[in-house]
Amino acid sequence: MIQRQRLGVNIDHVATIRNARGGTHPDPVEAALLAVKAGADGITAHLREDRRHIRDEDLNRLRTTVRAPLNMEMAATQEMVALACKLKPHASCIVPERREEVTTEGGLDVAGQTAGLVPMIRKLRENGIRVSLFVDPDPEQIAASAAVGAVVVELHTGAYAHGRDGELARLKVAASQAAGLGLEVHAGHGLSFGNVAPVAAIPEIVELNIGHFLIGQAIFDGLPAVVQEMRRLMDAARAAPAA
Ligand SMILES: CC(=O)[C@@H](O)[C@H](O)COP(=O)(O)O
Ligand SMILES: NCC(=O)COP(=O)(O)O
Repeated sequence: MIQRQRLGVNIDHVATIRNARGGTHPDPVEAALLAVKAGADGITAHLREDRRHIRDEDLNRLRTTVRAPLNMEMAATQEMVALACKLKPHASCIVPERREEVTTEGGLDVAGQTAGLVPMIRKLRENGIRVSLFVDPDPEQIAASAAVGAVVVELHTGAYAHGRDGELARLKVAASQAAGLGLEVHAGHGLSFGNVAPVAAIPEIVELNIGHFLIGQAIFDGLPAVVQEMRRLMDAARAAPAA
C-alpha cells in the first residue's frame, strides 16, 4: 500500500503580513489552526535570527495551541538551540541563514561544519526533538547528514521550482540515497499547485513543507468571500435606522 505523504504548512508569511502593520492581524496561530482543520499534518515556522516574520511568542503560542506536530526551522546557533530545547517542538529543521537573503537560498553546508553541528544535534536529540537538516540534493551533503546524527533530511526544492534542468532527477537520486542511509526524507521550498506533482510522486519523500505559495494563493481563493462579507456589513449598516 502506498503511504500517504504528509503536508506541513509553513505559516511564516502570515506573520509577514501581520508585521507590515505592527498589529496582531492576521494571526499566524489562527492560520495554523485553520490549516490543520483543512488537513495539514503539521505546521512549520521559521524563527529567523532577525525575527522578520515569526517571533518567539508566536512559537510559544503555536506550541501550546496547535495540536499538530510543530517543525521549528532555525539557524545553527547556540541561541536557537537553547530556544528549541526550551520550546520542545516535535522537530527542528536546521537551515542556513543569511540576514541579507530574501529567503533561504541554498541548503545547509553540513559537510563543511560537522564539528559545530554534532554537539547541537546531540543536544536537540537529548531534548526529545527530531532533527532535520535542510540540504540541497547533493550526495556529499546527504552522506554528511547521516554522519552527524540527523534523523531527517529535507531536500531543498528551490532550484527545481525555478525550473533548473536536471533538478528533478537530482531530487530522485538524493531521496533514494538518503532513504538508503536510514534517513527520513522530506522536501520543500517554492512548491506550488503547478510544480508539486513530480516531487509528491517520489516514493521516498514522506513529507512536503509548503508555505509561501499557499499563503499567497489563499488571498485569491479567500478574497471573494471577504469582499462579499464587507459589502454585506456596509449594506446592512446603511439599511439600519440612523442612531
Ligand atoms: C527553509 C525554507 O525553505 C523555508 O521554509 C524558510 O522558512 C524560508 O524562509 P522564509 O520563510 O523567510 O522565506
Ligand atoms: N522548508 C520549506 C518550507 O517550509 C516552505 O517553503 P516555501 O513554500 O515557503 O518556499
